[in-house]
Amino acid sequence: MATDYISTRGNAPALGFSDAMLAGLARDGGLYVPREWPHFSKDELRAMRGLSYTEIALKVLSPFIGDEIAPATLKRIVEESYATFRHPAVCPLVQTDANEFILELFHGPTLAFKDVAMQLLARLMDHVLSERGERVTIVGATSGDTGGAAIEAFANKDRADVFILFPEGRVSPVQQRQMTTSGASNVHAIAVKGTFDDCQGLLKDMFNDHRFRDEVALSGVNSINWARVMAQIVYYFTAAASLGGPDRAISFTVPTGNFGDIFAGYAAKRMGLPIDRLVVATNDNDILARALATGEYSTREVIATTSPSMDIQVSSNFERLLYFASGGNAQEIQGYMDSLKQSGAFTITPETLKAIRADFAAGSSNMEATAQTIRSVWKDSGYLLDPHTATGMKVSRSQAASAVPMVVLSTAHPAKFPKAVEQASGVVPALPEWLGDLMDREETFTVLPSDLKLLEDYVLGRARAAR
Ligand SMILES: Cc1ncc(COP(=O)(O)O)c(C=O)c1O
Ligand SMILES: N[C@@H](CCOP(=O)(O)O)C(=O)O
Repeated sequence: MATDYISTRGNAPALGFSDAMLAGLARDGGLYVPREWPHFSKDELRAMRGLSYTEIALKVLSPFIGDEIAPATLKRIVEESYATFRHPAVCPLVQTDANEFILELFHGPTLAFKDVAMQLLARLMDHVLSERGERVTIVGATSGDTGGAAIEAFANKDRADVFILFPEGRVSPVQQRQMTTSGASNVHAIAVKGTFDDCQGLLKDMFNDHRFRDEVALSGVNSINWARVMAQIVYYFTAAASLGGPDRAISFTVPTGNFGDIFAGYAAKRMGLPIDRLVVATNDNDILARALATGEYSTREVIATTSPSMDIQVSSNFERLLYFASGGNAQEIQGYMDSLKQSGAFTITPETLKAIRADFAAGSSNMEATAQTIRSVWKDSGYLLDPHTATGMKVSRSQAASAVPMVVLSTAHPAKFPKAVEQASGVVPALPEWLGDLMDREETFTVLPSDLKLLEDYVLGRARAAR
């Protein structure tokens, strides 16, 4: 029997996989999490060695989905999703030092790790919606990469209208074009006058406005959606299988913003993967590193950096970690979230903090250190890092020495951030041939203030017109 999904705030109905996927945010404002973690024995993990990415994906995903999607259908969906990747290994590992590896997650259509989950999510949603004869309105918030990946995956799908909120002037020109040039009639890119936190706050407010939510059949593609996190768990298993797991522990450093990617690593650990350290790497927006050091989760003004996708203060999936670290105490989580809404801060209890520190370490890298890392890795290894991956690399290399292999997640291709990469290394990273004309394509987008009512009216008008 597959698990069902419960809300971190304990006040929403438990749902099966398909309903949780279509719901996005739980109706009590919480995030869906599996009630039970599937578990893989050492023998089952050993049997993953030598398997392809899609074969491991099927093993990892199936227990979360259960019998809601027929095995042959799931196999087809997984194979089609990863056939869009330009590398035969899908997410290959590259060795950069004796005990250091880079997990390249950027070989998908939009050159960021978001494609790994989004390609799958779009196909899973399309399948479930077709079976039910339903249609949804997807609203997404992005600091740059989720938006492009969602638009690429959902463009021209006839069961979804897609509205992507991005912070005006705070994404790279390549990221912006990936969102504004699709030409698809079911896609709407909206530049919001504000930060990513404003965009994500507006999105959550839309979910919490139940009248609006029901009227447009609102659904989400951010890592609010459990299925996004689920898909990201897979590459922790493929990396471990390549490096001799489970007979060798492995550590991971993850450039972190909304905490979805590293939470997927935590999930993999809960599922039996021997992970030694999970290292949270933040940029100048170092709220998570501060929270782990002090127990005070306290928001500050968002700083615009050279790794814009991580310019986040309100880190959505941290709520999922708090839930598990507190032993599933929904009341404690509701208290944290109330305090965050009222004062922009909360204090983690000593017990919960202790549980978090048992699995996680953290560090941050400022813009200068990140540029220096791009420069030195290029000079020493001839490997060109994007600024997000460089943030991870800098933090990883600042950790105490260990005999355990360290895998740094490479979350984006350097060509998405050419200015920062060129300034740091002197090298201009070229876009791949299939995106060669991106910067010449015609843009279509709307600029709106950070105002819930105006946004809801905009979405409602267009969603109605599409029906
Ligand atoms: C390139 C890149 N790196 C890292 C991150 C941080 O990932 P997460 O939000 O899952 O922590 C993001 C955005 O999410 C991103 O786009
Ligand atoms: N960095 C992200 C922010 C949203 O993250 P998500 O994983 O919750 O979708 C982005 O690039 O948009």
